[in-house]
Amino acid sequence: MAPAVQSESQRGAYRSNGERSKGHATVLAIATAVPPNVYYQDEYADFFFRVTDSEHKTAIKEKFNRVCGTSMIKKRHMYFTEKMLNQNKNMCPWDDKSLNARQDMVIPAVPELGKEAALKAIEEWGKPLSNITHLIFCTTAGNDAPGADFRLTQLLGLNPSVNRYMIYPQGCFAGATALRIPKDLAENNKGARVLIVCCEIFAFRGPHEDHMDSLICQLLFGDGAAAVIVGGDPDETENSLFELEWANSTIIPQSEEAITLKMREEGLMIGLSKEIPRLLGEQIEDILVEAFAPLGISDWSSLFWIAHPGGKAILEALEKKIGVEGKLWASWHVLKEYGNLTSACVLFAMDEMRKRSIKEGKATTGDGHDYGVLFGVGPGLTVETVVLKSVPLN
Ligand SMILES: CC(=O)CC(=O)SCCNC(=O)CCNC(=O)[C@H](O)C(C)(C)COP(=O)(O)OP(=O)(O)OC[C@H]1O[C@@H](n2cnc3c(N)ncnc32)[C@H](O)[C@@H]1OP(=O)(O)O
Repeated sequence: MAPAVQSESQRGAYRSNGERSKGHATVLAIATAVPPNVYYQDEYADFFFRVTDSEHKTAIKEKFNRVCGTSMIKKRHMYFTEKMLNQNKNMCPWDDKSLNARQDMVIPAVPELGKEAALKAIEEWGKPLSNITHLIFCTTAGNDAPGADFRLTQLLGLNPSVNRYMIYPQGCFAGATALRIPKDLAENNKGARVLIVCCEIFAFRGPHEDHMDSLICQLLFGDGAAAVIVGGDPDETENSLFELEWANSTIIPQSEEAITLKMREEGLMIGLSKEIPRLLGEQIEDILVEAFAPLGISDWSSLFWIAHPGGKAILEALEKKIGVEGKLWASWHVLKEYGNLTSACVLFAMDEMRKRSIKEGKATTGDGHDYGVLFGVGPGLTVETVVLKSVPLN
């Protein structure tokens, strides 16, 4: 006899009755997690060239060490330990076929790290797991099915009928995409509570003299996970941290080759143009005008800022181009303490923004300001913009 199919009510599937939320979707909790293994940037060149058996490449080691020193990164957490790399030596040359070894390690590790962040966010939110109606999982690592969203549902013990969305592998802008999608979901489905998890483990690979962009990536990226809960019309027991006012994605003209992520037998290969800071700087004013003109805002320093900490030159380009020196402190903090965390880093910066605003007695969760901007930047050049409204703290 065929097994009985559970009815939807037995599974507890979310069923919209067509009602929308009254206000904008809001962030109800944020949390982060990192692997325990830490590499300090001032010692990283020695480790990197030793573990990849590249000590003889003295010229690029000298340059790598120099850029480690100027990168404004102090340390990075990384999933891969020296022992793991020694046991998987095909990950160490620049171009050995290593996709299988990489997938075998990363596919189980991504949802596990994501779970750590998710549990902390759920604890902050204070509601039962059964209230999660939607799950969005975002990662540039792994790429498999059933995916990290499926595995996380099991690891957390979420309702098997939770509405899942998987964002594979879109790179750094996707942390902001992972706010844009739940904004629509929560505003259009009253009672929806969306758990978002962005978890990243970067593709380690050795140096090659002809691929300096790949080498630069090896000193920029770190690993970590961030989880956020979004919903509309918070009840009296839920805390709103930021309202999601507006969200949009745009392509920067003539930028197709600026950032590329190509899945190869060697694992994920990144292409990084030196033009990224310039391309972004040229467009940023127009993007801000489009986002804030409807609110009557044109003074960019009256905003709180959560910009993608993709690298020091990106943050400097933004600061210079639009005159917001000193406003990007949350992004500089994430860059210094964790490096570039791909999709997770804007959410790490959002967490830092509300934490430091509380600690320093600011009037709002947004550094004392009412409105703020969150920028995700990634392949092509895609820029995701989220307009945030802060919440009063007193
Ligand atoms: C993956 C995603 O989806 C999204 C992403 O976030 S992708 C990553 C985005 N980040 C970037 O593109 C990094 C932007 N660049 C930077 O932040 C800075 O250039 C840096 C931290 C890498 C180095 O800063 P710096 O040491 O102060 O000076 P800078 O002169 O810029 O660079 C130092 C050297 O690195 C080289 N370099 C910098 N960027 C490079 C790149 N993309 N490709 C190749 N070489 C590069 C420079 O040519 C320079 O070489 P020389 O010393 O031989 O002249």
